[in-house]
Amino acid sequence: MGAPGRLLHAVLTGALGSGKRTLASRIVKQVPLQKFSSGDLLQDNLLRDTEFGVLAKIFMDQGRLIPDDIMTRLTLQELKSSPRGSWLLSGFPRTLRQAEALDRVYHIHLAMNLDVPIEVIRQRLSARWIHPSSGRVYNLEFNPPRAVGVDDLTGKPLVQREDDRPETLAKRLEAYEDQTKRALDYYRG
Ligand SMILES: Nc1nc2c(ncn2[C@@H]2O[C@H](COP(=O)(O)OP(=O)(O)O)[C@@H](O)[C@H]2O)c(=O)[nH]1
Ligand SMILES: Nc1ncnc2c1ncn2[C@@H]1O[C@H](COP(=O)(O)OP(=O)(O)O)[C@@H](O)[C@H]1O
Repeated sequence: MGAPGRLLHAVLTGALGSGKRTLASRIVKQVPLQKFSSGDLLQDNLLRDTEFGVLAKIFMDQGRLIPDDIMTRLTLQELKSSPRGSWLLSGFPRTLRQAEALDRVYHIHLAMNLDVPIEVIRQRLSARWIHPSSGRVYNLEFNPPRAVGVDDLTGKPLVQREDDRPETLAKRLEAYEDQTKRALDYYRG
């Protein structure tokens, strides 16, 4: 859909906590792309208590991926509403089926993957704090908030995500090993 010189459709993959959202936020400060993050999209639905959010929470609390058909529908709906047309998508696709579904609708010009060792991920997630309503991400060591425990822009409290707890984390890492790597192989191909 469109020539690469005018439109850019890029995806950013990588394990949970590899830094997709942090990097995406930095890229869009310099490149005129609209940023979409599957995690932020879900978080927004959770906060607004939408039907989708209620359903998604069941899977997220167990450290499981949201079923492909639901996640794909939600993401494509968001992309369609993108006023710029050029976008950077992080956290989607996360499975081979999601990658194939995205490909049926859009030509992807660029796929980037963040390859971060598991031990580093564990360390990062234990220090990750977020501002739930905006999705802004902090880390106590790497990019701490200006004032302890509060968001830089709104001054509202930061929280740690429930699914960053070690028990849920182990399951999410399994899902990554099982499924997300296949999406990566798809783009390598
Ligand atoms: N040390 C370090 N921490 C990072 C880096 N990028 C992101 N982080 C931190 O790692 C955690 C996970 O990053 P996030 O962007 O939420 O990852 P995502 O789950 O892949 O979207 C957050 O606490 C970030 O602040 C990096 O390059 N170095
Ligand atoms: N593309 C996706 N497909 C299925 N589930 C997803 C997808 N993106 C996010 N999720 C769900 O949302 C949870 C949180 O995702 P996210 O906020 O991106 O955090 P992280 O990158 O730390 O896993 C995942 O554990 C999963 O349950």
